[in-house]
Amino acid sequence: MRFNYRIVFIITGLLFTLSTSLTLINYIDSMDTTRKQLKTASLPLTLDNIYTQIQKQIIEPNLIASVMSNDTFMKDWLAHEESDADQITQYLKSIKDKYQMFTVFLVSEESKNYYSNEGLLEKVSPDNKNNAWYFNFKSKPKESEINIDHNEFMGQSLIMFINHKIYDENNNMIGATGVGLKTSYINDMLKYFRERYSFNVFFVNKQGEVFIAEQGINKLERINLHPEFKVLMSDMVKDEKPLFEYEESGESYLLTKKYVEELDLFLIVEAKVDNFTQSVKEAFYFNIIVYLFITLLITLIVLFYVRNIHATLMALASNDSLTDLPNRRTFFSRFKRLISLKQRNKQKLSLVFFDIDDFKQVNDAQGHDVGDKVLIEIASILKTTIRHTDVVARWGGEEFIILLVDSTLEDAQKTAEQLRKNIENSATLIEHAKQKVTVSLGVTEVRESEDTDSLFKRVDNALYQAKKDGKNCVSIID
Ligand SMILES: Nc1nc2c(ncn2[C@@H]2O[C@H](COP(=O)(O)OP(=O)(O)OP(=O)(O)O)[C@@H](O)[C@H]2O)c(=O)[nH]1
Repeated sequence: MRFNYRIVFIITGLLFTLSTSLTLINYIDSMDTTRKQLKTASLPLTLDNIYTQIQKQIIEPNLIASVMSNDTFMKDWLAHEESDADQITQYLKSIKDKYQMFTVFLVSEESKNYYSNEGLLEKVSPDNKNNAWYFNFKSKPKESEINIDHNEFMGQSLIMFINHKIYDENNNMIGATGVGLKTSYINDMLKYFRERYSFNVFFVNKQGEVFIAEQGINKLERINLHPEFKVLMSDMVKDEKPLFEYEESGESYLLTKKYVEELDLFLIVEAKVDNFTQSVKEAFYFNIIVYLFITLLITLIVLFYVRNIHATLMALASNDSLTDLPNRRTFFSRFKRLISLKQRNKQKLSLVFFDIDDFKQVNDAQGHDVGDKVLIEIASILKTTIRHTDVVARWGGEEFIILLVDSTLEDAQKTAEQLRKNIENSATLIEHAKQKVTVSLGVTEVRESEDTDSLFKRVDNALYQAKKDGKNCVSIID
Protein backbone atom coordinates (compact mmCIF):
# COMPACT_ATOMS: atom_id res chain seq x y z
CA MET A 1 0.00 0.00 0.00
CA ARG A 2 1.45 3.39 -1.01
CA PHE A 3 1.80 6.22 1.46
CA ASN A 4 -0.95 8.83 1.12
CA TYR A 5 0.45 12.35 1.32
CA ARG A 6 -2.96 14.01 1.43
CA ILE A 7 -3.20 13.90 5.22
CA VAL A 8 0.16 15.71 5.55
CA PHE A 9 -0.99 18.42 3.16
CA ILE A 10 -4.25 18.80 5.08
CA ILE A 11 -2.35 19.13 8.40
CA THR A 12 0.05 21.68 6.82
CA GLY A 13 -2.83 23.67 5.35
CA LEU A 14 -4.71 23.71 8.65
CA LEU A 15 -1.62 24.72 10.60
CA PHE A 16 -0.77 27.53 8.23
CA THR A 17 -4.35 28.77 8.06
CA LEU A 18 -4.56 28.76 11.84
CA SER A 19 -1.26 30.56 12.41
CA THR A 20 -1.85 33.17 9.70
CA SER A 21 -5.39 33.82 10.94
CA LEU A 22 -4.10 34.40 14.46
CA THR A 23 -1.35 36.70 13.16
CA LEU A 24 -3.86 38.59 11.06
CA ILE A 25 -6.23 39.07 14.00
CA ASN A 26 -3.29 40.21 16.12
CA TYR A 27 -2.15 42.57 13.36
CA ILE A 28 -5.59 44.16 12.94
CA ASP A 29 -5.84 44.55 16.71
CA SER A 30 -2.36 46.13 17.02
CA MET A 31 -3.09 48.52 14.14
CA ASP A 32 -6.29 49.57 15.85
CA THR A 33 -4.55 50.06 19.21
CA THR A 34 -1.73 52.10 17.62
CA ARG A 35 -4.26 54.34 15.89
CA LYS A 36 -6.24 54.80 19.09
CA GLN A 37 -3.10 55.59 21.05
CA LEU A 38 -2.08 58.12 18.45
CA LYS A 39 -5.48 59.80 18.65
CA THR A 40 -5.93 59.76 22.39
CA ALA A 41 -2.38 60.11 23.72
CA SER A 42 0.52 60.88 21.36
CA LEU A 43 -1.10 63.62 19.30
CA PRO A 44 -2.72 65.58 22.17
CA LEU A 45 0.42 65.28 24.32
CA THR A 46 2.67 66.53 21.55
CA LEU A 47 0.31 69.40 20.90
CA ASP A 48 0.45 70.48 24.56
CA ASN A 49 4.20 70.02 24.65
CA ILE A 50 4.78 72.25 21.63
CA TYR A 51 2.29 74.79 22.89
CA THR A 52 4.15 75.04 26.23
CA GLN A 53 7.50 75.39 24.49
CA ILE A 54 6.24 78.17 22.26
CA GLN A 55 4.88 80.07 25.22
CA LYS A 56 8.23 79.72 26.99
CA GLN A 57 10.00 81.12 23.93
CA ILE A 58 7.70 84.15 23.93
CA ILE A 59 7.86 84.99 27.65
CA GLU A 60 11.43 86.30 27.74
CA PRO A 61 11.29 88.66 24.71
CA ASN A 62 7.85 89.83 25.87
CA LEU A 63 9.33 90.73 29.24
CA ILE A 64 12.22 92.65 27.63
CA ALA A 65 9.81 94.61 25.43
CA SER A 66 7.65 95.38 28.45
CA VAL A 67 10.63 96.63 30.52
CA MET A 68 11.75 98.81 27.59
CA SER A 69 8.32 100.40 27.27
CA ASN A 70 8.42 101.40 30.93
CA ASP A 71 12.05 102.53 30.96
CA THR A 72 12.26 106.16 32.14
CA PHE A 73 15.26 106.76 29.87
CA MET A 74 13.14 105.85 26.85
CA LYS A 75 10.27 108.05 28.00
CA ASP A 76 12.58 111.01 28.78
CA TRP A 77 14.37 110.66 25.48
CA LEU A 78 11.09 110.67 23.58
CA ALA A 79 9.89 113.71 25.58
CA HIS A 80 13.07 115.85 25.39
CA GLU A 81 15.96 114.57 23.29
CA GLU A 82 14.60 112.76 20.27
CA SER A 83 16.96 114.84 18.17
CA ASP A 84 19.95 112.85 19.46
CA ALA A 85 19.46 109.58 17.49
CA ASP A 86 22.82 108.19 18.58
CA GLN A 87 21.71 107.91 22.16
CA ILE A 88 18.68 105.73 21.35
CA THR A 89 20.59 103.72 18.76
CA GLN A 90 23.17 102.82 21.41
CA TYR A 91 20.43 101.92 23.86
CA LEU A 92 18.60 99.67 21.37
CA LYS A 93 21.88 98.08 20.25
CA SER A 94 22.93 97.29 23.84
CA ILE A 95 19.61 95.49 24.42
CA LYS A 96 19.87 93.60 21.11
CA ASP A 97 23.40 92.39 21.98
CA LYS A 98 22.66 91.57 25.59
CA TYR A 99 19.56 89.44 24.88
CA GLN A 100 20.59 88.29 21.39
CA MET A 101 17.48 89.60 19.69
CA PHE A 102 17.27 89.80 15.94
CA THR A 103 16.19 93.44 16.08
CA VAL A 104 15.16 96.05 18.70
CA PHE A 105 13.10 99.08 17.67
CA LEU A 106 11.34 102.24 18.77
CA VAL A 107 8.69 104.30 16.94
CA SER A 108 8.05 107.84 18.11
CA GLU A 109 4.41 108.92 17.98
CA GLU A 110 5.45 112.56 17.72
CA SER A 111 8.00 112.38 14.93
CA LYS A 112 6.82 109.02 13.44
CA ASN A 113 10.51 108.08 13.28
CA TYR A 114 11.30 104.35 13.25
CA TYR A 115 14.60 103.71 15.11
CA SER A 116 16.30 100.34 15.21
CA ASN A 117 19.55 99.19 16.74
CA GLU A 118 21.13 100.34 13.46
CA GLY A 119 19.83 103.92 13.68
CA LEU A 120 16.94 105.80 12.14
CA LEU A 121 15.38 103.60 9.44
CA GLU A 122 12.36 105.48 8.17
CA LYS A 123 9.36 107.60 8.96
CA VAL A 124 6.22 105.51 9.41
CA SER A 125 3.26 106.68 7.40
CA PRO A 126 -0.35 105.46 7.14
CA ASP A 127 0.09 105.51 3.36
CA ASN A 128 2.87 102.96 3.45
CA LYS A 129 1.36 99.46 3.72
CA ASN A 130 4.53 98.20 5.38
CA ASN A 131 3.80 100.57 8.26
CA ALA A 132 0.15 99.52 8.64
CA TRP A 133 1.03 97.44 11.68
CA TYR A 134 1.87 100.60 13.72
CA PHE A 135 -1.38 102.41 12.95
CA ASN A 136 -3.42 99.22 13.52
CA PHE A 137 -1.70 98.69 16.84
CA LYS A 138 -2.21 102.29 17.85
CA SER A 139 -5.91 102.07 17.08
CA LYS A 140 -6.40 99.03 19.30
CA PRO A 141 -6.86 99.44 23.07
CA LYS A 142 -4.44 96.63 23.94
CA GLU A 143 -1.00 97.54 25.35
CA SER A 144 0.96 94.87 23.51
CA GLU A 145 0.72 92.44 20.62
CA ILE A 146 2.73 89.87 18.75
CA ASN A 147 2.96 90.37 15.05
CA ILE A 148 4.57 87.98 12.57
CA ASP A 149 5.62 90.05 9.62
CA HIS A 150 8.32 90.98 7.10
CA ASN A 151 10.42 94.12 7.34
CA GLU A 152 11.68 95.55 4.08
CA PHE A 153 14.91 96.69 5.76
CA MET A 154 15.63 93.31 7.29
CA GLY A 155 15.51 90.84 4.38
CA GLN A 156 12.87 88.35 3.32
CA SER A 157 12.60 86.13 6.38
CA LEU A 158 9.56 86.28 8.63
CA ILE A 159 10.10 88.10 11.92
CA MET A 160 8.09 87.76 15.07
CA PHE A 161 7.70 91.29 16.46
CA ILE A 162 6.64 91.76 20.08
CA ASN A 163 5.26 95.28 20.26
CA HIS A 164 4.54 97.33 23.43
CA LYS A 165 3.02 100.80 23.64
CA ILE A 166 4.84 103.58 25.55
CA TYR A 167 2.72 105.95 27.64
CA ASP A 168 3.62 109.28 29.30
CA GLU A 169 2.57 110.18 32.84
CA ASN A 170 -0.83 111.35 31.49
CA ASN A 171 -1.38 107.99 29.89
CA ASN A 172 -0.99 109.31 26.36
CA MET A 173 0.67 106.98 23.85
CA ILE A 174 4.02 108.50 22.94
CA GLY A 175 5.40 105.62 20.90
CA ALA A 176 5.87 101.89 20.53
CA THR A 177 8.90 99.76 21.24
CA GLY A 178 9.73 96.09 21.09
CA VAL A 179 11.93 93.31 19.86
CA GLY A 180 11.98 91.19 16.74
CA LEU A 181 12.86 87.49 16.62
CA LYS A 182 13.61 85.53 13.52
CA THR A 183 11.03 82.80 13.15
CA SER A 184 13.84 80.41 12.28
CA TYR A 185 13.94 79.29 15.91
CA ILE A 186 10.36 78.10 15.39
CA ASN A 187 11.62 76.29 12.33
CA ASP A 188 14.24 74.54 14.46
CA MET A 189 11.60 73.55 16.93
CA LEU A 190 9.33 72.17 14.20
CA LYS A 191 12.26 70.24 12.80
CA TYR A 192 13.00 68.81 16.23
CA PHE A 193 9.44 67.54 16.63
CA ARG A 194 9.45 65.98 13.17
CA GLU A 195 12.79 64.26 13.63
CA ARG A 196 12.31 63.15 17.21
CA TYR A 197 8.61 62.21 17.25
CA SER A 198 7.73 61.91 13.51
CA PHE A 199 5.14 64.69 13.85
CA ASN A 200 4.62 67.42 11.30
CA VAL A 201 3.98 70.74 13.05
CA PHE A 202 2.85 74.02 11.48
CA PHE A 203 0.73 77.11 12.12
CA VAL A 204 -2.32 78.32 10.24
CA ASN A 205 -4.08 81.66 10.50
CA LYS A 206 -7.78 82.22 11.07
CA GLN A 207 -8.41 82.03 7.32
CA GLY A 208 -6.99 78.51 7.29
CA GLU A 209 -3.81 79.50 5.43
CA VAL A 210 -0.57 77.89 6.49
CA PHE A 211 1.47 80.68 8.07
CA ILE A 212 4.56 79.08 9.55
CA ALA A 213 5.86 75.66 8.54
CA GLU A 214 9.18 73.93 8.52
CA GLN A 215 11.13 75.06 5.51
CA GLY A 216 11.82 72.51 2.81
CA ILE A 217 9.42 70.01 4.37
CA ASN A 218 6.09 71.72 4.20
CA LYS A 219 6.50 74.32 1.53
CA LEU A 220 3.84 76.92 2.29
CA GLU A 221 2.87 77.25 -1.35
CA ARG A 222 2.37 73.52 -1.78
CA ILE A 223 0.22 73.21 1.30
CA ASN A 224 -1.77 76.31 0.52
CA LEU A 225 -2.31 75.32 -3.09
CA HIS A 226 -3.44 71.79 -2.37
CA PRO A 227 -7.22 72.19 -2.72
CA GLU A 228 -8.30 69.39 -0.38
CA PHE A 229 -5.82 70.42 2.26
CA LYS A 230 -6.95 74.03 2.02
CA VAL A 231 -10.56 72.99 2.59
CA LEU A 232 -9.51 70.83 5.52
CA MET A 233 -7.57 73.68 7.11
CA SER A 234 -10.39 76.17 6.85
CA ASP A 235 -12.73 73.52 8.29
CA MET A 236 -10.30 72.86 11.10
CA VAL A 237 -9.97 76.44 12.25
CA LYS A 238 -13.75 76.87 12.20
CA ASP A 239 -14.76 73.55 13.70
CA GLU A 240 -14.90 72.85 17.40
CA LYS A 241 -13.67 69.27 17.26
CA PRO A 242 -9.96 68.85 17.97
CA LEU A 243 -9.18 65.83 15.77
CA PHE A 244 -9.28 65.56 11.99
CA GLU A 245 -8.45 62.83 9.50
CA TYR A 246 -7.66 62.99 5.79
CA GLU A 247 -6.14 60.91 3.01
CA GLU A 248 -3.64 62.08 0.45
CA SER A 249 -1.98 59.90 -2.21
CA GLY A 250 -3.17 56.76 -0.43
CA GLU A 251 -1.65 57.85 2.88
CA SER A 252 -3.73 58.42 5.97
CA TYR A 253 -3.11 61.48 8.21
CA LEU A 254 -4.39 62.48 11.65
CA LEU A 255 -4.39 66.15 12.69
CA THR A 256 -5.06 68.06 15.88
CA LYS A 257 -5.10 71.81 16.63
CA LYS A 258 -4.82 74.42 19.38
CA TYR A 259 -5.29 78.17 19.22
CA VAL A 260 -2.21 80.14 20.34
CA GLU A 261 -3.64 83.43 21.53
CA GLU A 262 -0.30 85.29 21.70
CA LEU A 263 0.36 84.60 18.02
CA ASP A 264 -3.26 84.67 16.89
CA LEU A 265 -2.50 81.46 15.02
CA PHE A 266 -3.61 77.84 15.21
CA LEU A 267 -0.95 75.32 16.08
CA ILE A 268 -1.49 72.14 14.02
CA VAL A 269 0.17 68.81 14.73
CA GLU A 270 -0.09 66.23 11.96
CA ALA A 271 0.81 62.54 12.11
CA LYS A 272 1.29 60.33 9.07
CA VAL A 273 -0.39 57.17 10.40
CA ASP A 274 1.98 54.91 8.45
CA ASN A 275 4.99 56.22 10.41
CA PHE A 276 3.43 54.90 13.60
CA THR A 277 2.08 51.62 12.25
CA GLN A 278 5.25 50.70 10.36
CA SER A 279 6.64 48.60 13.23
CA VAL A 280 3.31 46.76 13.54
CA LYS A 281 3.44 45.99 9.81
CA GLU A 282 7.04 44.82 10.05
CA ALA A 283 6.15 42.58 13.01
CA PHE A 284 3.27 41.15 10.94
CA TYR A 285 5.51 40.24 7.98
CA PHE A 286 8.14 38.85 10.33
CA ASN A 287 5.54 36.68 12.10
CA ILE A 288 4.20 35.37 8.80
CA ILE A 289 7.72 34.34 7.75
CA VAL A 290 8.38 32.70 11.13
CA TYR A 291 5.03 30.85 11.00
CA LEU A 292 5.74 29.74 7.44
CA PHE A 293 9.09 28.41 8.54
CA ILE A 294 7.64 26.67 11.62
CA THR A 295 4.82 25.17 9.53
CA LEU A 296 7.38 23.88 7.03
CA LEU A 297 9.43 22.41 9.85
CA ILE A 298 6.38 20.75 11.44
CA THR A 299 5.35 19.42 8.02
CA LEU A 300 8.76 17.84 7.50
CA ILE A 301 8.74 16.32 11.00
CA VAL A 302 5.18 15.00 10.53
CA LEU A 303 6.11 13.67 7.10
CA PHE A 304 9.16 11.94 8.52
CA TYR A 305 7.30 10.34 11.42
CA VAL A 306 4.20 9.39 9.49
CA ARG A 307 6.31 7.79 6.76
CA ASN A 308 8.26 5.86 9.38
CA ILE A 309 5.10 4.72 11.13
CA HIS A 310 3.61 3.81 7.76
CA ALA A 311 6.71 1.80 6.84
CA THR A 312 6.67 0.02 10.23
CA LEU A 313 2.96 -0.78 9.92
CA MET A 314 3.47 -2.01 6.39
CA ALA A 315 6.34 -4.26 7.53
CA LEU A 316 4.23 -5.55 10.42
CA ALA A 317 1.33 -6.26 8.12
CA SER A 318 3.37 -7.93 5.40
CA ASN A 319 6.21 -9.69 7.28
CA ASP A 320 6.43 -12.31 9.96
CA SER A 321 7.67 -10.62 13.12
CA LEU A 322 9.92 -13.51 14.26
CA THR A 323 11.83 -14.39 11.09
CA ASP A 324 11.18 -11.17 9.15
CA LEU A 325 10.20 -13.30 6.17
CA PRO A 326 7.12 -12.27 4.17
CA ASN A 327 3.92 -13.73 5.61
CA ARG A 328 1.30 -15.80 3.87
CA ARG A 329 -0.70 -12.70 2.75
CA THR A 330 2.34 -11.10 1.10
CA PHE A 331 3.31 -14.40 -0.47
CA PHE A 332 -0.11 -14.68 -2.08
CA SER A 333 -0.08 -11.20 -3.55
CA ARG A 334 3.38 -11.79 -5.10
CA PHE A 335 2.40 -15.33 -6.11
CA LYS A 336 -0.64 -14.07 -8.03
CA ARG A 337 1.44 -11.45 -9.84
CA LEU A 338 4.02 -14.02 -10.88
CA ILE A 339 1.37 -16.51 -12.00
CA SER A 340 -0.18 -13.90 -14.30
CA LEU A 341 3.30 -12.96 -15.61
CA LYS A 342 4.06 -16.64 -16.20
CA GLN A 343 1.21 -16.83 -18.70
CA ARG A 344 2.57 -13.85 -20.55
CA ASN A 345 6.29 -14.78 -20.40
CA LYS A 346 5.87 -18.53 -20.77
CA GLN A 347 8.07 -18.87 -17.70
CA LYS A 348 8.47 -22.05 -15.60
CA LEU A 349 7.53 -21.74 -11.91
CA SER A 350 7.97 -24.33 -9.15
CA LEU A 351 6.77 -24.53 -5.60
CA VAL A 352 8.70 -25.90 -2.60
CA PHE A 353 6.85 -26.46 0.65
CA PHE A 354 8.81 -27.62 3.69
CA ASP A 355 8.40 -28.31 7.37
CA ILE A 356 10.91 -28.80 10.20
CA ASP A 357 11.15 -32.39 11.33
CA ASP A 358 10.18 -33.16 14.91
CA PHE A 359 10.22 -29.54 15.86
CA LYS A 360 8.01 -30.23 18.83
CA GLN A 361 10.88 -32.23 20.35
CA VAL A 362 13.27 -29.28 19.97
CA ASN A 363 10.78 -27.04 21.71
CA ASP A 364 10.12 -29.58 24.41
CA ALA A 365 13.80 -30.40 25.01
CA GLN A 366 15.43 -26.95 24.65
CA GLY A 367 12.58 -24.62 25.31
CA HIS A 368 10.46 -22.31 23.17
CA ASP A 369 13.20 -19.66 22.94
CA VAL A 370 15.58 -22.10 21.33
CA GLY A 371 12.76 -23.14 18.99
CA ASP A 372 12.45 -19.48 17.96
CA LYS A 373 16.20 -19.24 17.33
CA VAL A 374 15.99 -22.33 15.13
CA LEU A 375 13.18 -20.75 13.10
CA ILE A 376 15.22 -17.54 12.69
CA GLU A 377 18.31 -19.46 11.59
CA ILE A 378 16.34 -21.52 9.08
CA ALA A 379 14.92 -18.27 7.63
CA SER A 380 18.46 -16.98 7.34
CA ILE A 381 19.71 -20.15 5.55
CA LEU A 382 16.66 -19.91 3.30
CA LYS A 383 17.54 -16.36 2.27
CA THR A 384 21.12 -17.28 1.39
CA THR A 385 20.17 -20.47 -0.50
CA ILE A 386 17.53 -19.12 -2.91
CA ARG A 387 17.80 -16.32 -5.49
CA HIS A 388 16.48 -12.92 -4.54
CA THR A 389 13.99 -13.09 -7.41
CA ASP A 390 12.32 -16.12 -5.81
CA VAL A 391 9.44 -15.61 -3.43
CA VAL A 392 9.72 -17.03 0.05
CA ALA A 393 7.42 -16.92 3.08
CA ARG A 394 6.81 -18.38 6.50
CA TRP A 395 3.61 -20.28 5.89
CA GLY A 396 2.84 -20.66 9.56
CA GLY A 397 4.32 -22.47 12.59
CA GLU A 398 7.35 -24.44 11.40
CA GLU A 399 6.25 -24.47 7.71
CA PHE A 400 7.86 -22.45 4.92
CA ILE A 401 7.08 -22.00 1.21
CA ILE A 402 9.19 -20.97 -1.79
CA LEU A 403 8.04 -20.03 -5.28
CA LEU A 404 11.03 -20.54 -7.52
CA VAL A 405 10.96 -18.25 -10.53
CA ASP A 406 12.17 -19.45 -13.93
CA SER A 407 12.67 -22.90 -12.50
CA THR A 408 11.73 -26.36 -13.84
CA LEU A 409 10.83 -29.26 -11.59
CA GLU A 410 14.38 -30.51 -11.93
CA ASP A 411 15.88 -27.13 -10.95
CA ALA A 412 13.48 -26.94 -8.01
CA GLN A 413 14.49 -30.41 -6.83
CA LYS A 414 18.14 -29.36 -6.86
CA THR A 415 17.40 -26.19 -4.88
CA ALA A 416 15.30 -28.14 -2.38
CA GLU A 417 18.04 -30.69 -1.96
CA GLN A 418 20.61 -27.92 -1.47
CA LEU A 419 18.41 -26.33 1.15
CA ARG A 420 17.89 -29.63 2.95
CA LYS A 421 21.68 -30.16 3.11
CA ASN A 422 22.41 -26.60 4.23
CA ILE A 423 19.95 -27.00 7.11
CA GLU A 424 21.10 -30.46 8.08
CA ASN A 425 24.74 -29.34 8.14
CA SER A 426 24.23 -26.01 9.83
CA ALA A 427 26.58 -25.74 12.82
CA THR A 428 24.51 -22.88 14.23
CA LEU A 429 21.38 -25.03 14.25
CA ILE A 430 23.24 -27.90 15.93
CA GLU A 431 24.56 -25.45 18.51
CA HIS A 432 21.06 -24.17 19.25
CA ALA A 433 19.14 -27.45 19.20
CA LYS A 434 22.01 -29.62 20.57
CA GLN A 435 21.20 -31.97 17.72
CA LYS A 436 20.88 -31.92 13.95
CA VAL A 437 17.86 -30.06 12.65
CA THR A 438 16.35 -31.42 9.46
CA VAL A 439 13.52 -30.54 7.15
CA SER A 440 11.21 -32.45 4.80
CA LEU A 441 10.40 -30.83 1.49
CA GLY A 442 7.69 -31.29 -1.11
CA VAL A 443 8.31 -30.02 -4.65
CA THR A 444 6.03 -29.53 -7.64
CA GLU A 445 5.87 -27.46 -10.81
CA VAL A 446 3.12 -24.97 -11.56
CA ARG A 447 1.03 -26.27 -14.44
CA GLU A 448 -0.55 -24.22 -17.22
CA SER A 449 -3.84 -22.52 -16.17
CA GLU A 450 -4.20 -24.58 -13.04
CA ASP A 451 -6.15 -23.33 -10.11
CA THR A 452 -4.36 -22.41 -6.88
CA ASP A 453 -6.16 -24.95 -4.70
CA SER A 454 -5.01 -27.96 -6.72
CA LEU A 455 -1.43 -26.61 -6.83
CA PHE A 456 -1.23 -26.19 -3.07
CA LYS A 457 -2.88 -29.50 -2.47
CA ARG A 458 -0.27 -31.20 -4.70
CA VAL A 459 2.70 -29.61 -2.99
CA ASP A 460 1.20 -30.40 0.41
CA ASN A 461 0.88 -34.01 -0.71
CA ALA A 462 4.53 -34.00 -1.78
CA LEU A 463 5.54 -32.79 1.68
CA TYR A 464 3.34 -35.42 3.28
CA GLN A 465 5.06 -38.00 1.12
CA ALA A 466 8.50 -36.75 2.28
CA LYS A 467 7.43 -37.14 5.89
CA LYS A 468 6.14 -40.60 5.08
CA ASP A 469 9.43 -41.48 3.37
CA GLY A 470 11.23 -41.00 6.67
CA LYS A 471 11.72 -37.19 6.85
CA ASN A 472 14.92 -35.21 5.99
CA CYS A 473 14.27 -35.78 2.27
CA VAL A 474 12.79 -34.16 -0.83
CA SER A 475 9.65 -35.58 -2.45
CA ILE A 476 8.51 -34.59 -5.93
CA ILE A 477 5.13 -34.73 -7.55
CA ASP A 478 5.24 -34.05 -11.26
N1 LIG B 1 9.37 -22.08 19.22
C1 LIG B 1 8.36 -22.03 18.36
N2 LIG B 1 7.65 -23.11 18.14
C2 LIG B 1 6.62 -23.11 17.24
C3 LIG B 1 6.28 -21.92 16.58
N3 LIG B 1 5.24 -22.20 15.76
C4 LIG B 1 4.94 -23.54 15.93
N4 LIG B 1 5.78 -24.06 16.81
C5 LIG B 1 5.83 -25.40 17.30
O1 LIG B 1 6.08 -26.32 16.27
C6 LIG B 1 5.64 -27.58 16.70
C7 LIG B 1 5.00 -28.34 15.57
O2 LIG B 1 4.74 -29.59 16.03
P1 LIG B 1 4.11 -30.73 15.17
O3 LIG B 1 3.02 -30.11 14.30
O4 LIG B 1 3.69 -31.80 16.06
O5 LIG B 1 5.20 -31.15 14.19
P2 LIG B 1 6.62 -31.80 14.48
O6 LIG B 1 6.91 -31.92 15.92
O7 LIG B 1 7.59 -30.90 13.72
O8 LIG B 1 6.49 -33.16 13.80
P3 LIG B 1 6.57 -33.45 12.31
O9 LIG B 1 6.02 -32.28 11.56
O10 LIG B 1 5.72 -34.64 12.08
O11 LIG B 1 8.00 -33.67 11.98
C8 LIG B 1 4.69 -27.34 17.87
O12 LIG B 1 5.30 -27.74 19.06
C9 LIG B 1 4.50 -25.84 17.87
O13 LIG B 1 4.31 -25.33 19.17
C10 LIG B 1 7.03 -20.75 16.86
O14 LIG B 1 6.81 -19.66 16.33
N5 LIG B 1 8.05 -20.90 17.77
